[in-house]
Amino acid sequence: MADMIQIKGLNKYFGDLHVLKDVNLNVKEGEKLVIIGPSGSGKSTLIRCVDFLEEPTTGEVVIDGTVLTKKNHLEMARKYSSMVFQQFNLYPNMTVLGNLTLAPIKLQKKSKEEANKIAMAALERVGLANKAGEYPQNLSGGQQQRVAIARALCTKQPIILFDEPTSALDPEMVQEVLDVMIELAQENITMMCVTHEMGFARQVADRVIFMDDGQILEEGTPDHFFENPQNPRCKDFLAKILH
Ligand SMILES: Nc1ncnc2c1ncn2[C@@H]1O[C@H](COP(=O)(O)OP(=O)(O)OP(=O)(O)O)[C@@H](O)[C@H]1O
Repeated sequence: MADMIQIKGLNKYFGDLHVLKDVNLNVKEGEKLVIIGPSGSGKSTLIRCVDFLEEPTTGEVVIDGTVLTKKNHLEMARKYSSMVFQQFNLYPNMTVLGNLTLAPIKLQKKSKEEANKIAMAALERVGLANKAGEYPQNLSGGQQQRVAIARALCTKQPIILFDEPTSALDPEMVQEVLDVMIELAQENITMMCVTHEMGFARQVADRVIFMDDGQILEEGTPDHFFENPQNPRCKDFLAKILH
């Protein structure tokens, strides 16, 4: 499989704060990559650089062979990647259907009828077809996040970036969102997922990476990663999070 995402010598500063330190990472087409690590280690910043929500200070991100730039990033994101955020980011004054059809109509110039069809198919997939006419605030957190995932599906980009998609949810709603993600992982979508859900990582990831202090310190298949981590900081982190 070809590389869908190449991250080359990526550095990111916020002012004097050096948040990503020469990160190099390739993600293959269809690969499911899970990123773990302590708070503040740069995980979100890394995936936000993949769709240029954050601009690299130095280094580059290459998507399907094209370097992301200030000039092309909106068009590239439209074509290649969508992000599922911790806080759902749904428009509160629009119905679920309105939220889902927005990008297909506005950005992809689909007809309303076609966009509705795509949106209903996506809602079907996340088990929420009966909520199309609801407003987001009438849904549970878990349902809202499933809508956000359906929104990502509507635009049919080959990459989905997940930034702690279950961290804002009540515990009883976490699994319903993970189940949707597990289902999605059966497909050839390239997934980069920042999460603290280790069971999900074990079940779904082709590869897990551990970040700390802006660097990738450990990576491997879930078996290698969880059974035999080498990096002391990774070992400590896993010991804390798994016990
Ligand atoms: N827009 C910003 N401006 C200034 N500093 C930022 C900005 N975004 C992130 N940071 C800082 O960069 C560092 C890395 O943040 P990032 O959100 O990437 O970490 P993270 O590993 O995803 O953490 P968490 O698990 O808590 O979300 C933190 O110190 C954070 O405060």
